[in-house]
Amino acid sequence: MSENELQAELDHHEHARAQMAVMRDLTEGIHKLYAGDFDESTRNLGLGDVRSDHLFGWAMANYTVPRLADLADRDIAIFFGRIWMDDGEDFHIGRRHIRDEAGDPLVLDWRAPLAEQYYRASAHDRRDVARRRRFGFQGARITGFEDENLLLGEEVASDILTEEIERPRTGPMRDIVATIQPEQDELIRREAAVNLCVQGAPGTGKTAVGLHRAAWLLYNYTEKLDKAGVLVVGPNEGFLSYISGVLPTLGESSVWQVTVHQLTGAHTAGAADTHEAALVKHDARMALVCERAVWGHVGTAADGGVTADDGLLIADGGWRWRLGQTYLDEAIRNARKHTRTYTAGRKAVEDAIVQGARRQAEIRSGHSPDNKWATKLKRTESVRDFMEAVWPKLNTKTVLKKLLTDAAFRADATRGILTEDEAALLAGKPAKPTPGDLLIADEIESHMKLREPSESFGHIVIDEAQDLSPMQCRVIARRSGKGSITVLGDLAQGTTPWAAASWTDQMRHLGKDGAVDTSTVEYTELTTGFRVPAVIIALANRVLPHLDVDVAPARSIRSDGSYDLVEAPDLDAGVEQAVAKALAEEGLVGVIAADDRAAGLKTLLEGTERVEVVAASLAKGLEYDHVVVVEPAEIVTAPATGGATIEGVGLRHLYVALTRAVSRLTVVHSRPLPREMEA
Ligand SMILES: Nc1ncnc2c1ncn2[C@@H]1O[C@H](COP(=O)(O)OP(=O)(O)OP(=O)(O)O)[C@@H](O)[C@H]1O
Repeated sequence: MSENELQAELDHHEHARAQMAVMRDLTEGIHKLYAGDFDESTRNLGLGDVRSDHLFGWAMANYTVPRLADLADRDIAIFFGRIWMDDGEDFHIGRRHIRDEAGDPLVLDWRAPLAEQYYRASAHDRRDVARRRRFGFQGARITGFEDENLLLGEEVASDILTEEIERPRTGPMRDIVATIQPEQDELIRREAAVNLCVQGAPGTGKTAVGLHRAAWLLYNYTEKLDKAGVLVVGPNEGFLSYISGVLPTLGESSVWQVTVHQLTGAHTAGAADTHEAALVKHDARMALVCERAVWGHVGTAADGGVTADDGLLIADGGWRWRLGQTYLDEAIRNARKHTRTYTAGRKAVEDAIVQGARRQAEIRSGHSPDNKWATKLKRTESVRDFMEAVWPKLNTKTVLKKLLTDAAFRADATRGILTEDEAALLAGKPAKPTPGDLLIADEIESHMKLREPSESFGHIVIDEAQDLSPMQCRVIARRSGKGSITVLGDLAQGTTPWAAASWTDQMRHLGKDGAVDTSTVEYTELTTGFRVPAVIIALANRVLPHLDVDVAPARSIRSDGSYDLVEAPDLDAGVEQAVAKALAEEGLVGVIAADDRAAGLKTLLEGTERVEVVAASLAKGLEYDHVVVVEPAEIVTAPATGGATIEGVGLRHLYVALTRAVSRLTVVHSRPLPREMEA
């Protein structure tokens, strides 16, 4: 790396930064002119010819506000790579597209098709790339670069990649855009229609891949996804806040990030489920129960008091119309067959009744009655009574209430699907629904009426998907309009009572009722670990064979790192010592303990900067430079918060805890270590 070359790159970086400022000023100008006075609450755009069109102002606000955020001058280098093509052209690759005054690109957006070559080219498969340059940087400052001359067959082990991976974690998750690896890039850039299911050992970059895929899709399928939106579903709010900064730095601030609880409103539930009740409410069979609870209300013409002799008599002023039993049964059958929701089916039967009466009226009077007549006809007593008997008016609340409080109704809805004991566990108070009740309500609602298009998404990224129950999978699948999904997880880290044992089963639940076309699923396994150093992953991998899952162990690309096993008769003192030692180094320290003990340790370590205490059941997805795992034997046997334990779950919590460390791990114990940790 010559000084001159580096200086030229620094100059280019400055130039690009200055041009970004010009682009920002231009956008700000547009914003002020057209959208500046746009007030979301009053829809008042102020005066002036162009501004008087509030839709235009709204569109400009939609365009300029995210673009301004995107062009903000952050403490991040503007480009991180460069490629020289065989035809002599060369491109800098960065986070944003930046052009000069003539409109020529100074920096290509990493999501642009050409940037694929930067990530994928190798000495074996050059993809027209002659040379690749990777830049090292500190914040917004370029510090150096390394070159690979692919024409000469060079492939260098990148120190810059190593540095980036080993960089201390100081806060929330960062993007990996500068160092995306080829196998990750292939997943990130799969076309929008593909449903992906990625199994990956801890730290193999699943979350990173999912978030970068969301950003890539939004950039490349703007028209489709800007409107339909992208949803990211994560396991808990702590995890969401940990990942919340990644998409904005990638230029996307519009992605909705939620937990599955937030989708159903379960995070505000008024009561809790017992472990046994939760098991039933999350079970796939509940979908059948809900279906029957709704559609079981549909009867036959005979239920509406109609006989073959009498038919349904409808008084219409001086006239009387008569609809036969066969006609009505046919109408009910057709509505059941051709409509997707209960509400639409009810309307179809009503319409058929009107249609039948209208035909008779036309024959008698020679002209067709109008819509007012039709509305009146639906309100006649005989039609109302008939409808109430064969297709009563319902809403989600009433069905849920019956299921929770009406033992006879519950027995009918669950017969042959649940055992009597299981059915009894559904009994509850509708005024204080539990999280499980809200899952059921969501399922019932899907039978009642179609979702608003604004409630479904063009793409959904689901992280830690192994932990979702069949009923939760269905909740998420229902939010997928005609879009696709990216499913990420690790069967070995499944810790809920309903954790998936196989991805094909889980994808079946996520493909409920054809909402997601699971025949197009591509299954992949990631095994290269970027988080946990090899020595630490080797320790965690001792536990893996005891977890009763068929997954490949991670192999780390990191040769740094270390771990200590510290026996401490006084655990609290042992933890304090381990934390003090850990704080001598840079970065964040995570103390992970069985849920009950974590509460006490929080008090013990309160106010200690750079230290977070995490319950073992909530550690999933997080990472710390130094992790202190406290009393593994206790993590293995302790009940998790909420009492939702399953056989062997403690060992999985231990596996999760042991795989959170980026550099160093200290295991503090007073009891013997679990035998599963032995070599
Ligand atoms: N290509 C990469 N370059 C640099 N860092 C990377 C790369 N891929 C992943 N990482 C980093 O490795 C760490 C682990 O990644 P991530 O959290 O996405 O893994 P995961 O598979 O979701 O892990 P877990 O199963 O434990 O939740 C993160 O800090 C991430 O930024």
